[in-house]
Amino acid sequence: MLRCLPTFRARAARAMSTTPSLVQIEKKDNYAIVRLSRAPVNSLNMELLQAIDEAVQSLEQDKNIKGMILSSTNPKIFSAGLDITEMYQPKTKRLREFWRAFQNTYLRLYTTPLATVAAIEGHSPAGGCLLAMCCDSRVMSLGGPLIGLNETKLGIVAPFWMRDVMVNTIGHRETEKMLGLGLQVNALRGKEIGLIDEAVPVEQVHSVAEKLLLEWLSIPSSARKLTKAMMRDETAQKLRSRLDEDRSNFVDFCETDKVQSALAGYLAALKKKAEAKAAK
Ligand SMILES: CCCCCCCC/C=C\C/C=C/C(=O)SCCNC(=O)CCNC(=O)[C@H](O)C(C)(C)COP(=O)(O)OP(=O)(O)OC[C@H]1O[C@@H](n2cnc3c(N)ncnc32)[C@H](O)[C@@H]1OP(=O)(O)O
Repeated sequence: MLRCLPTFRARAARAMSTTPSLVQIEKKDNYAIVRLSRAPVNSLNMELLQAIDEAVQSLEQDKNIKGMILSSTNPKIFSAGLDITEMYQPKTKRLREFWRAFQNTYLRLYTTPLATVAAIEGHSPAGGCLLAMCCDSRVMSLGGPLIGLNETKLGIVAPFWMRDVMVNTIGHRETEKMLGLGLQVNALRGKEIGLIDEAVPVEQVHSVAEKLLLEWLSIPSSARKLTKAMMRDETAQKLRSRLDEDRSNFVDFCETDKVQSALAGYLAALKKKAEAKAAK
């Protein structure tokens, strides 16, 4: 048995070195930094969504950990939102499972008793914006990066629960404009409308995120957690009571010719842009 151990360890080490982790977790004293790590742009496929859900769940179970900073290993991109290739020409079974993973990740992150801060150094459209809005606070870098729910521009419609989270964050009228027009804003504008709590130079994003997290963690823990639940459970419950219906709506909607041709057009435009960039 003892002689087997090095072989087992070597195999485990080899497996780790060949399977890059989709989410990196760095533990500090009483909190963790969770970095999305799916190259090139952290687009949220089913596996990344599941990895986020599992990461948050494992931190919730660690009695030393009270909070987390959600971030990205790519300083240019927080997350490009849902992986469009999951929705384009899909297999129905996988599509349902994919949406289930998105629902689960949202519910986990939005209602986690951990204190959460999003450290947004780079772009954060659509599903990326949702992840950020699920956190208790958001810090974003000044300059180029944009954040927002741009679904309408792709010819798709965000589900009611993404709308609800945005309404809870920036209010009804601003959501009506952001969502209807598919707007993305920079950090300064984000701060004006309450989408972003702190807009800072990119090199300060992490230190300010830590400062905000420590502020949440300075509140007596049970009071903080109960208040978070009081503020968020009703919104989460609305989806929990309609999980199957929401999944079916998504699958039916996604499989329409109209949505498929909108996604095809959008993917082609992304590809063209990437090719032009590579040719430079
Ligand atoms: C009745 C209602 C029922 C409910 C129905 C619900 C429907 C679902 C609705 C809403 C849920 C949420 C949806 C989403 O999240 S959709 C995704 C939206 N995301 C975007 O629009 C972002 C698209 N990407 C970009 O704008 C840029 O890529 C960027 C700013 C993130 C990064 O720019 P850059 O660094 O210049 O990189 P490239 O553009 O060159 O991209 C590199 C590479 O990555 C590919 N890619 C980019 N984004 C995605 C993506 N979201 N999914 C899949 N692939 C993506 C891109 O195509 C390039 O690929 P390559 O050519 O192979 O290198």
